[in-house]
Amino acid sequence: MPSRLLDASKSHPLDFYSLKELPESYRWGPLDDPNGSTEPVPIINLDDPNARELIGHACKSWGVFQITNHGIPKRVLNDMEGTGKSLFGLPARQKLKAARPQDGVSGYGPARISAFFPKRMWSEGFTILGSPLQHARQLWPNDYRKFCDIIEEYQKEMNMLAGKLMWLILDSLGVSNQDVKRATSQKRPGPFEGSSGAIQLNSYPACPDPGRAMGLAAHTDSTLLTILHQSSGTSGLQVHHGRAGWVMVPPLPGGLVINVGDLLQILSNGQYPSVYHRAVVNRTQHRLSIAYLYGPGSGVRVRPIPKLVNNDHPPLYGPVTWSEYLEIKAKYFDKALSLIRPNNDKNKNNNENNNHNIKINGPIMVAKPKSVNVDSEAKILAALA
Ligand SMILES: C=C1C[C@]23C[C@@]1(O)CC[C@H]2[C@@]12CCC[C@@](C)(C(=O)O1)[C@H]2[C@@H]3C(=O)O
Ligand SMILES: O=C(O)CCC(=O)C(=O)O
Ligand SMILES: [Fe+2]
Repeated sequence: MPSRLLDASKSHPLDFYSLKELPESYRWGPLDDPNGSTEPVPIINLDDPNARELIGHACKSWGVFQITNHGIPKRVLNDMEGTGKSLFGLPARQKLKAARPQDGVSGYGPARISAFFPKRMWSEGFTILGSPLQHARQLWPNDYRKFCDIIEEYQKEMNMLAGKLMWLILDSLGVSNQDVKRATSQKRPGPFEGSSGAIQLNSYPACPDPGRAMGLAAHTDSTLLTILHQSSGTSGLQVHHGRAGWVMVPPLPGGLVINVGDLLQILSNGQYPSVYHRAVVNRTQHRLSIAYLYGPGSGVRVRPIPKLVNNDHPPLYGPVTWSEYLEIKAKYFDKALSLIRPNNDKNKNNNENNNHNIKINGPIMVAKPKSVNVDSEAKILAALA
């Protein structure tokens, strides 16, 4: 049975710029306004001696925070923003040469989650997973090297920052460097070796009726964490924060937004819940955002860190690899996390083979347990268990 997601890329309208009125297919109805009086999303200076505690608190109570003094050179962010602008500024027929294939991840098109919503989103996206070369050649046949260099540099810088943030986050959970070393008996440089990320460029054109249109519908990211760069001067990102409802996260000059993703919710055994967020659009200004979606290396199983599991805090989730989780998310969207059940006794009754059993109103999918080989034992997210 084809997943609903496969229908997403059917016909993507690319005529935002010529539309003077919001067509019915884009009309979501009045959006609930963010509450202006609420406290702002935490801003954390990574050079602050209390950065670890501040990060822990922000992850627990918000699932999102902005960072400054993160060490990513301004030039790297500017180059990436410039390349995003020229990409989305290309003629529609050129962008469509790099269209995301129906069953693929990389390429140009609407957000992958579009298929879960009856209305269209006022945005275009471009996803890069792994090498940008093939798409760069399609977009700029005579000048693709510049694009590749910029993407590769961005991937390298973001990967390093994401690894550093993961250490701070683990530290804030009371999981130390030593714990990691003991658990893995590793002599290797770090636990996030092999971890990788996808780059998602999002473009939100100015919109004739922003109060009724949706740039990117509410979702959580299927990541450990996401690092988001917003183009300056134009707000659009909103996060859902308890009773306050939708809270705007205005771009902070030189700052980056960090979202807690679903895999960190699993790793922290629910202590750091992933954050619901969305992007709204505005009448006069185009907006660009660039997300670095960071997750574990292939084959690494994420599960609750044993130090965080005890009788009072039983495991809430079972082990899952990033690609398994993305598959589940692509089918069940916001039900995905609730389907990653632990292999506890209660589930064993439903699950004679003691497999990782994912259920919605009866058995739907059984992921075969994978034997852990020596190599994957060396990888922290699995070996911490
Ligand atoms: C690694 C990934 C996360 C993502 C799906 C993807 O395979 C590549 C695109 C990512 C993205 C970016 C925009 C929002 C989002 C929900 C979507 O539709 O595509 C995320 C996906 C996700 O986090 O689940
Ligand atoms: O554009 C934004 O601010 C949000 C983008 C986002 O949520 C994503 O790419 O996952
Ligand atoms: Fe997101």
